Amino acid sequence: MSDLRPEPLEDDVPVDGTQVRYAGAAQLRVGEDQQYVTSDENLLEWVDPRDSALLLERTVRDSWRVLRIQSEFVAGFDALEKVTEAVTVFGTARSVPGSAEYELGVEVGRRLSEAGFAVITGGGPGAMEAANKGAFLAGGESIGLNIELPFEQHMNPYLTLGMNFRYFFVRKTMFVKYAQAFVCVPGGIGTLDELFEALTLVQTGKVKRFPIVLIGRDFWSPLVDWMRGTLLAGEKISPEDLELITVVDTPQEAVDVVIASGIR
Ligand SMILES: CC(C)=CCNc1ncnc2c1ncn2[C@@H]1O[C@H](COP(=O)(O)O)[C@@H](O)[C@H]1O
Repeated sequence: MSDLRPEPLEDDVPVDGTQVRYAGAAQLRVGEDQQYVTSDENLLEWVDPRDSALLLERTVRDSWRVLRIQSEFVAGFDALEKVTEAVTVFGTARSVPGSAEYELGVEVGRRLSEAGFAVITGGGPGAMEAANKGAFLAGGESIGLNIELPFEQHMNPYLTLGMNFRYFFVRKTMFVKYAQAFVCVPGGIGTLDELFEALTLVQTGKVKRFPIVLIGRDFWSPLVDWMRGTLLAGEKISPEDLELITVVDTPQEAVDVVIASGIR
């Protein structure tokens, strides 16, 4: 547990096997034996349309769900509208404090902050916490956009602004809308998802002048080589698509690429 983590509120302390869950802005208690179903899971669950009772229930529930989704967009837009120049940092949720990977994240956050960028992350542990920590300790704006997950998940403590989202797609909109660049440190499926979403948005011209920088040649080069050797060679992408990504080795190089891209 981090030295900066605030003392848990009384409500955060599990009582009699219950724990506090955060569902968007709401808090609720669930017992250890109760399975927690996230809003994303509810939304995406398939319902057999041949079962008319279930279909009716789903239609009604989905209608109300739209309002909740809408409110999540409103809350996000309201909270983030004053964010100035920002870079979103993605990376593994699994690196532990003290590891080289974690320290890389801290350095990324610090350098971006010193260059005048707000740092936005997924608000969780690992590389997200690291990047927030770097920005926070450098005195910069440090934003965490956390997501409701089926297991207990706290926002990391190094945030000047933290939000909880129920829906992945709402949160991802915020990552792109309020940042001018993406920086990725090594990560897993979540990081790759965010990277390829950004690439798709830039490739299709939905966002313009949006540098995407990957830090760690050893980690990322095999992926880029595969994209060149298989995707490009197989005519699944164009040569200029590969130019959307820049691979570097150090946090400072990443900051330099972002600045040199002319987004300011
Ligand atoms: C210990 C653990 C697995 C916690 C997961 N807790 C998380 N909290 C917030 N965002 C997350 C979490 N897991 C994945 N993500 C999203 O996916 C990316 C990391 O996923 P991964 O570890 O590379 O695949 C992050 O940039 C973040 O936006």
